[in-house]
This record gives sequence, C-alpha cells and structure tokens, in this order.
Amino acid sequence: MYAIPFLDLPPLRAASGTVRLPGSKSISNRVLLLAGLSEGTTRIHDLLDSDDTRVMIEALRTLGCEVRREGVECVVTGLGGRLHTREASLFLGNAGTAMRPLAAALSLLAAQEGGRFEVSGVARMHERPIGDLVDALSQIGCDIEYLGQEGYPPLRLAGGALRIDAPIRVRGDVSSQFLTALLLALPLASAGREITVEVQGELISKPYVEITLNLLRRFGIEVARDGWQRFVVPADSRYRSPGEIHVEGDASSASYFVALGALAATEAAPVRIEGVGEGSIQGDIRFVEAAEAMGARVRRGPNCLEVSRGAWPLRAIDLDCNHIPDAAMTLAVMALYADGPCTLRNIASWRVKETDRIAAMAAECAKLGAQVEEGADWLRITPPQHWKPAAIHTYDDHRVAMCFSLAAFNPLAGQRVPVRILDPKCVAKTFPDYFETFFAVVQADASDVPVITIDGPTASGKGTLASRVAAALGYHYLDSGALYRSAALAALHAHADLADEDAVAAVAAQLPLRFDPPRILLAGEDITERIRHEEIGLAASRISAYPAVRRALHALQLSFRRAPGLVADGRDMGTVVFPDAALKVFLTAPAATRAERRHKQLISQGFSANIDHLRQDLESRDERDRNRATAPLKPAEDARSLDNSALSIEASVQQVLAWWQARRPF
Ligand SMILES: Nc1ncnc2c1ncn2[C@@H]1O[C@H](COP(=O)(O)OP(=O)(O)O)[C@@H](O)[C@H]1O
Ligand SMILES: Nc1ccn([C@H]2C[C@H](O)[C@@H](COP(=O)(O)OP(=O)(O)O)O2)c(=O)n1
Repeated sequence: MYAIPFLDLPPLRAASGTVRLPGSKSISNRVLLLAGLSEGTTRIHDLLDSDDTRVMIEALRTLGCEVRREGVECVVTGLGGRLHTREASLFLGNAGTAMRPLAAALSLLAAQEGGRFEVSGVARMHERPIGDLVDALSQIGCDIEYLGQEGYPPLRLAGGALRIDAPIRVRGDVSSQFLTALLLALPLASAGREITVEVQGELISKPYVEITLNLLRRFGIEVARDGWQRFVVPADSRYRSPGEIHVEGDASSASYFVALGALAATEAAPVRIEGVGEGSIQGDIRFVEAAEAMGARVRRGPNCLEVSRGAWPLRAIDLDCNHIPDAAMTLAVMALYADGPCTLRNIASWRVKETDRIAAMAAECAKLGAQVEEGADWLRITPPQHWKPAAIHTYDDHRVAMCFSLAAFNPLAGQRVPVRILDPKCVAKTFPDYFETFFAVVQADASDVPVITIDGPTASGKGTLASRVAAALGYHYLDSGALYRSAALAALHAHADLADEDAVAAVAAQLPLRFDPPRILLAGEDITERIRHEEIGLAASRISAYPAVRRALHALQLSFRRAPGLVADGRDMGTVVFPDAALKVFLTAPAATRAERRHKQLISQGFSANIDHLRQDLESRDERDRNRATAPLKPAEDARSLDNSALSIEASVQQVLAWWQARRPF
C-alpha cells in the first residue's frame, strides 16, 4: 500500500493482463454480521481485508464473537442471536456497511435483553445521515439517543421495550442501507411474530437490497417481498450458518479495470478480471452494460470478464445511474474520453457517501480541464480540450482515488500529462493493493516514466538516499551496484577468471537474478547479505571496468524503468544509463567521512572491519571507478551536487524531494 502523501502517475498508453479482484465490501461486511449473529461457526473464503472489514471484525470481537484468520480464510463463531456483552463502545471508522446494520442489531438486542451500546466513527461518519434508520427503530420501541448532532452518529443504544404491532416504515430514497440494516437485524426480534417493513418513497440502489436478501437466504432466512415496497421477515426466523461461504470479487472495484480495458486494451491482449462474471449477485456488475454502451468490448465468463477497446473515442452517454451508484463514478472519468458531453442522472445518494461525491467528481474533473455542470442529483462532463496536469484531491474517498488513476491515459486523447493522486492510501477502505494491481497491468512509454538518478563514490550514502526517495514517491528502486556485485559473485561461483573480460561478461549476460525487494536472489539463493562483503565490492569494482560487462547489464537496468517511476543509484546512472533522467544528483562526502560510515555500517551488520584498510580500499576503488575508460564515475553535466557530509539522512532526502517537487508541473 502507498502510505505516502501523493502518488504521481506518468502518462499511460496501454493496458493488458490479469487482475484478481479483492472480495466485495458489501458482501464481506454482511456475511461477517450474519455469521456473527448465527449459532455455530462460519468459514468465510475470500473475505476482503480492508479498513471497513477490519472495523466490523473488531466490533464483532468486542461483542464476544470469536473471529480467527486462518490464512486467507476467516472463521467466525457467532453469538447465536443473543448478547454476550451488555455494554460496549464500538468505533466504526467510516464504514457505513458496519454502522447501519450494527446500530440496528444492537438497538433490537438492547431493547429485548437490556444493554447499552455506543457506536461512533470518524468525523465524516458523523456527517452521514442515520436519522431514517433511527426513526424506524424508535417506532418499535428502541431507545436511541443522538450523542452529537440530531440525525447523525454517534448514537447511544440504550435499551427500550419492543412493540411491533404494525408494519415498520422506513425511507428508501436516501440510502438503501437503512432498509438493509433492518432486514439484516429484524430476525432477532421475530420470535412469535412476523415482521413487515414498508418502504416510503422510491427505493434507491435496489441491487444492494437484493444482495441482502440473497445473503439472508444463505443464512436460512427467507424474506418475502412484494415489489420493492413491502418486505416480510417470517416469524421465528433464526440465523443458521451455512458452514462455509465464498465472497465474490468486488464488482464496484471491477469497474476500474473494465474501464481500463475499454480505454487501453486490444482484443488480442485484453484486461482479464477474475472474481466476478456472469451470475454475480452484485448490482454493480451492471456497470459492464454502461461500459459497453460507451464502447467497451466485453467477454463474460462464469467468474471472469475480459475487456478491450471497442469504439474510440468512447461514445457519450446520458444514463440513469441509480442501479449502479458506486460504479457510476467510474463513468464520470470515462466521460473524459468520450465523443461529447456525458450526463449521469439520479445520483443524489452520491452526496451522502464517503464525501459529497458529485461535488468531488465535478471539482476534480474540472481540474483536468473538463467542463462540468452539476445539479442536485446529476452531473454532466464535457471532455477537456486541453488536459492539465492536476493534483487530484481524494477527500478520504477510496473511489475518487481509484477513478482518477484512469485520467493518466490522456495520451490516448492526444495529451501527455502526469496525474497526481493525493493521499493514495485512502484506497485501503476497499482495495488496499489497488495501485500495485493497477501498475501490474498498465504500460507507459519508457520516455514518459520519470527517473531520478543518484550517482556518487562508494559509501557516499547513495543507496540509503535513493531507496528512501523511492519509498517517499512510491517509485521503483534500482541499486545498480547490486547488479555489478551480483555479477561478480556469480563469476566467482562459476570459477571464471576475473581478469578474463569475455568470461565475466558471459556470466553477466545470463544472470539468473530475481528481485523481491529488499531481497536479491541468484538462481534462487538469497544473496542479499553476501554481496555486501567488501571483497565482493572490490571484485565488482574490478569487473565493472569491462565494457563488455557493462553492455551485458545495460538492458537489465533499463527494464527497471516502469510506471510509476524509478530512482536509480550507481556510478553512471545519469551519464550513461538514463541520460534523459528528469533529476540527476551527484552525491559526495570526503573519503574520511565515507570510510567512517562504511566502518560503522559493517560493524553494525556484524562484520569485522579496519577503518584504515577500509579507507585505502575506498580510495583505490574511487580511483579505479573515476579513471576507467567506460562510464567513469563523474557527475553528469546537468547533475546537482550534494555534499552530505554535514547533512543527516533525512535532510538529504528532503533536499532531493524539494528539487524533485520544483520540477513537477503540479
Ligand atoms: N547523509 C548521511 N549522513 C550520515 N550517514 C549516512 C548518510 N547517508 C548514508 N549514511 C550512512 O552511510 C552508510 C553507507 O551508505 P550507503 O547508502 O550504503 O552508501 P552507498 O550506497 O553510497 O555505498 C550507511 O550506513 C548509511 O546509513
Ligand atoms: N552504476 C554502477 C554501479 C556500480 N558500479 C561498480 C562500481 C562499484 O565499485 C561497484 C559496487 O557498487 P556499489 O554501488 O554497490 O558500491 P558501494 O556500495 O558504493 O561501495 O560496482 C558501476 O561501475 N556502475
């Protein structure tokens, strides 16, 4: 996960490959709650592991459920429909799928058995309405207090006395989650009586209610419905664990990859999405039809989709999006690539989600250069004439962050601007590895992928600086010295004569190296520590003077240049390997300082070392690296020099980041 302040996406041109979706958030949290209320044990396969499921699991544990992770499975031993704890405070983050149904279930249980619970969340959760649910529960005798603003969490669920003698009325036109919460919880109060729920107003987001009914059925409860207006929970309903249950991939998360295919994949090399497909119970699967209307070519399989570009530019649409409220946000970004203005209608529920999503999508699309109009429940987007490099604010809303990754495909619309995603870690709500998954299936032109080079003499701190700058930017990291060291070690293993340039180059050309950061494997053997020995450093310095060895390692070094970007350290990164790097740094410190640093470093790693020998070795290495004929150690003409002898590591990192920021267009 990218726990960094921003992530810059370079201009992207193509996409292809396979994506395995994380589990659906809506299904995961419903299944967790139902398993938690059931008697016995439920083994859940493919449960989503994200912020929202974590708060649900913590809440269930607090209430006395046993929840165990067994590898990728999650095993829940439920409460059997009765309270085990009569008082608790539950913190539910920003998870609407935890707040609403837990508030309903705990109000009913507290009213029946006596109990006192408080439910709260992050600041945004306290701005998300819950009054309609509280009203419905109050009608039947639940005692619920608002602890902050009326109509919003936090709540105290303080008991009461249930009287259910008439249909329970609940509004369905703000959020379908209120109805879902009631349907999930009311079986708790069904002893000796059936319970009817009547929806007031036109029910929105019906497919989510369908998921609820479907999962209740899997847990033994058959709710009857009359259209979308009346629902009847049978008398004496009991939650019965199905024993095992599989969670589908998240259909809303699939939307980004469907869009990716529609924008940038060919039919011969489509984007393949595994985890949802034909027969999915999630409403957002119908996003696929909207994408097809815009031009996507989609092949559906039982548990997969394959998507490629059909029409180009995409076709503009005017669509009622009520049935796909979450996935429809993705259409707003696809609209940037359409052949005219796109209008998304009937999306009032966007205003009460993680953020006001209509306002957010409008503001951020406008930053990219689109013309945007919005109404209470609609949004119209006209594609940009000129795309602008924009820093996309994400409002702590995972979907805003994921949607705008698609804006990086602007080269397909004739532009070439990077896109900055602020606070990228907000995707953890539903898809912690979103960007890693995204980068694994997108391609950029190498020349569009930014490179920062850090060259300098031995022990100047290049590796330390470069790896930290890479981590701060979410970029890949190339330690080119490690390649020369690995080649030297491989040559020694192969008993090659280090004086024989051709023999060493032959080994270097066939290096069975694998990078599994921070580990380096040579033919499967972990050589991470081994190559740090001084004798390997000296051997590396020797063989690195051979032009044939340098040629043999050239392509391997270039292959590290992948989206979103690269920080490379070595001797000739800025002069030879990446001459077009966007920022070049030449790092120095006096030999005495460097010898001291290396000495400390080796001692702390448990190696013995003599500082005078180290200094001599270091100076002779500098000498050889500087004076060799091919790719000698020297600053590139356009490099910035940094003498870090008086700088802390952190100060050097900040200096390089400041230089970098000054070159970015945001
Ligand atoms: N700016 C700095 N100030 C003090 N020590 C540093 C600084 N940069 C790096 N070091 C220390 O110097 C040692 C050598 O750094 P390293 O990154 O391995 O150098 P190189 O990759 O240039 O050989 C490490 O122990 C590191 O922690
Ligand atoms: N781009 C590079 C990187 C390293 N080398 C050579 C020169 C160095 O003496 C060895 C080992 O490099 P490395 O960066 O790991 O060495 P130090 O940690 O700085 O001592 O490889 C090179 O010639 N070109």
